[in-house]
Amino acid sequence: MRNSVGSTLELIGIDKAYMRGKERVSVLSDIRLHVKAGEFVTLIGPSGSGKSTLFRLIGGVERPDGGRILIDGKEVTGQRGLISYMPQQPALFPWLSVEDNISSALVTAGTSKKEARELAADWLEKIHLKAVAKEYPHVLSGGMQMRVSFLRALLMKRNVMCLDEPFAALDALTRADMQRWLLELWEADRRSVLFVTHSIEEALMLSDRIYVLSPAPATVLREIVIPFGRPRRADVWTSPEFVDLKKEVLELLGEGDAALV
Ligand SMILES: Nc1ncnc2c1ncn2[C@@H]1O[C@H](COP(=O)(O)OP(=O)(O)OP(=O)(O)O)[C@@H](O)[C@H]1O
Repeated sequence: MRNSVGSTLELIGIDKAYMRGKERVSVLSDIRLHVKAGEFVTLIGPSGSGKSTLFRLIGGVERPDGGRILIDGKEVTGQRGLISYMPQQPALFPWLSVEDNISSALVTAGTSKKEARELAADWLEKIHLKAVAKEYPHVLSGGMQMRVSFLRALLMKRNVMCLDEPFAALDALTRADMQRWLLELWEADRRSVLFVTHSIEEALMLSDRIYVLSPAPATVLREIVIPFGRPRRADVWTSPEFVDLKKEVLELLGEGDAALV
């Protein structure tokens, strides 16, 4: 058994609809999925299929119309503060320096201010951002902001992390660097992760399992177990299995023909 500080997350029969004018529009329909302790699970689905909605439900910001959310077997539907969440745009406090952004996350997680300052300095050194510790977030590049934002989510010390397309705004090279960096940090302490991306390659590179969602109202079309070992080799994308899995997901998303062009 590998070491893990993660919790299990289970979504059982989640339904959610919104009113659009007078019409009730179903966004999520009977979603059933789980993340085991220390597992990296990715949701992939068409734009507007309700992935961000699902995160708001898991975070307790909204309640589902039906179904239950369990963490470590205990019902937590509608409860806040149990997961750490990293949104699509880096969520940093613009009025705090980089080191204060990090130490405030630690203080929120219960660390004393003095210890938080020391730990923040250690972490910034580890992620090669010591040089910008005293700067304010707007001075940082997109990739740097993303690293600080991810570190904040990690240091919140929740056992489930929900990451909503964290690399979508980055260029391809920075994105590949960030994926490697994320895997290294994650493999060191195995928090349970639920990750959203539009990139099939990213999903295959990072995950233990993938859930492919249908267009809204979203439902799980298929669960795919990723056969590549850990630590994951940077060149897995060259293997025939990778190409086959990519084709399978493309076909499920209705883009299979486009992939053959
Ligand atoms: N508060 C709300 N009120 C009404 N409709 C909403 C609300 N929140 C989301 N929706 C609708 O629910 C659907 C799913 O939205 P959501 O943002 O969850 O999708 P998504 O899969 O995260 O999209 P993307 O991949 O483009 O980020 C959309 O049609 C959206 O308009």
